[in-house]
Amino acid sequence: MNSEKKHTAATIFWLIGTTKDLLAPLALASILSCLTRLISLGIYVLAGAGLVKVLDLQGIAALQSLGWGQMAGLIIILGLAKGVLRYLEQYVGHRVAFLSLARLRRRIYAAFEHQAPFSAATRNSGSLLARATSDIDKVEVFFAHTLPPAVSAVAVSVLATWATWTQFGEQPALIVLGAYLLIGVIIPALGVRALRSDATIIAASRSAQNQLLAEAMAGVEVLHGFHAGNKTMQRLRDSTSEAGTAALSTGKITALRAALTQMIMWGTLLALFIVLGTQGQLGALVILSCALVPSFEAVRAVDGFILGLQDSLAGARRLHDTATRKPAVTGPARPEPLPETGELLIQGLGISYGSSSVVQGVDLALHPGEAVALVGGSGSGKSSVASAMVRALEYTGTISFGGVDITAASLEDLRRKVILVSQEALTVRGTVRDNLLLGMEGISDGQLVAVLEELGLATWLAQQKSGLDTRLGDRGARVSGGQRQRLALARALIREPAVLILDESTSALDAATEQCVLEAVERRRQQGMAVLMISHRLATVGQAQMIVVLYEGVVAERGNASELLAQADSLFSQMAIREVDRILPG
Ligand SMILES: Nc1ncnc2c1ncn2[C@@H]1O[C@H](COP(=O)(O)OP(=O)(O)OP(=O)(O)O)[C@@H](O)[C@H]1O
Repeated sequence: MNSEKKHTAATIFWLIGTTKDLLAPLALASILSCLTRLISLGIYVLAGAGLVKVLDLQGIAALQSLGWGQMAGLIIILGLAKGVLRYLEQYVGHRVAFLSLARLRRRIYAAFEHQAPFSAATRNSGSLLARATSDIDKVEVFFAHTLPPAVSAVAVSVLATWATWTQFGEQPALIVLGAYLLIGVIIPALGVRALRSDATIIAASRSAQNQLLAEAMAGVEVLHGFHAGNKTMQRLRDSTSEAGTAALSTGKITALRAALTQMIMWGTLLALFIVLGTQGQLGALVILSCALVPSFEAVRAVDGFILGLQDSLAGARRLHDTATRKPAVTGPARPEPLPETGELLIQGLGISYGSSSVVQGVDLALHPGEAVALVGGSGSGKSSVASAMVRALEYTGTISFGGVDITAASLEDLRRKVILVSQEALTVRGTVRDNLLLGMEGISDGQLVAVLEELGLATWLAQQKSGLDTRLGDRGARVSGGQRQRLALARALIREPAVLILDESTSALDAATEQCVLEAVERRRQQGMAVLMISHRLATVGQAQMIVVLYEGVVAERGNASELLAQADSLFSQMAIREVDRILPG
């Protein structure tokens, strides 16, 4: 088996495994589909027998003995039964499909949750989600339109061949069997490889289009500002034209298959006419011709779903890859509880992205009620250290909290006690309250308002007619960058963490507002919260009891502000001089 086939087989087993308890209803849908098709066949055969009776030909003895009333009655009963069974088949089939899709969605979103923490590597997870959502919808074909039609195609063709053999002899049966094999097996196999590759191209280009559109929507101001709209549209057009070429190739193959199917259907009738007509079995010819219409219909469905299946499998393969990819960071099977408070100790911390090592041998201690600042040039590794402290990335060395290695604790426990507030200040679609609580319970509106007031948002909140019920809009579009940062900080403060990491999380604030925010943080520090401040602005970190200066991923200096400023050639002094120079040039 080549690797592509192995991949497809693994995907199918995974799909079935994900939804294994739905296999019983899926089997029921298949049985119902079979029965519906067989009843159709029965109705057409009865209609054919009626025609034979009118034309006074020799047909099937058992049917010819039926009176007109009996025939009409049987057709009505079968018609009603078909209606009921078809309803049930559709109901069960789609129920299975939608339940499977709901389950798949949960699996995929859970996989994203583990694989997309707040690390820089996965900032594009929004468009990943859009892609996964459309892939999941495509998988519906696999459940609703694959197994039941395939089973009924086999059942109908076997039964019709057997009935032809027993009623009309070997030659017509072989002709009918040949037609079923051609229509149900040979034609659907034509061009499958090309169809699969077209489906992969189309799926990939749809996902690229989704991604492009999601990026363009998120950064529409930037694109307009840099007059990059045309370039983006061109990329979109290129991707569309690639998908168009693949769709055209799919169309050609589909058209060829449809033409061949028609030729075989009419050729079969002609062959039967020659065989049965020359034998004078015109009655048999009429009945067989009537029966072949619905049976061909059942077998032709194989061609239809094979086309949909290629597309569906291309989406499913990507979902399988996503769901089975190893999460960047996992919690232990038997987590050890972290104490409510304690020293956060980093020893010999090393961080690499791929083969590039960006942090080496960093030691840092953060005691309860202490504020430590981490400073350094852009790219010196500050955010990477912060990410390691909440296990958003893999690292070497050890980080412990209250004497417990954080890798021994559950991610949930760690991230409840150590909270990272980053510059990006994520907001979700919803109200101010939704954004602050993010599912947290037991916090009153009064507490929320008090924190917002502390962070200088009292006036803004008073201006909002709906107060805490004010909606923030998509990506917090209705609030400023500084307000968004303060909402993100409020979200952290109401959780009363033991350690708060502020990674440039006041960067969008003016000096007065930043001071107000830092005072709120300082009040909590005095009550025992440890604070790690990461900032380029030295004024922000000047109050810290300890300043750690990172240079190219290693600790270059440590001490308090006055100690570091006392050394004229320290990196910190140079940073301070540059900051003053910016204010007082020359
Ligand atoms: N996801 C990533 N993949 C690859 N390299 C990364 C990734 N994130 C960061 N880096 C690299 O790691 C180094 C340290 O980045 P980091 O964001 O930790 O620095 P920083 O000191 O916080 O920078 P800044 O002050 O600009 O935010 C940089 O060289 C950066 O390019």
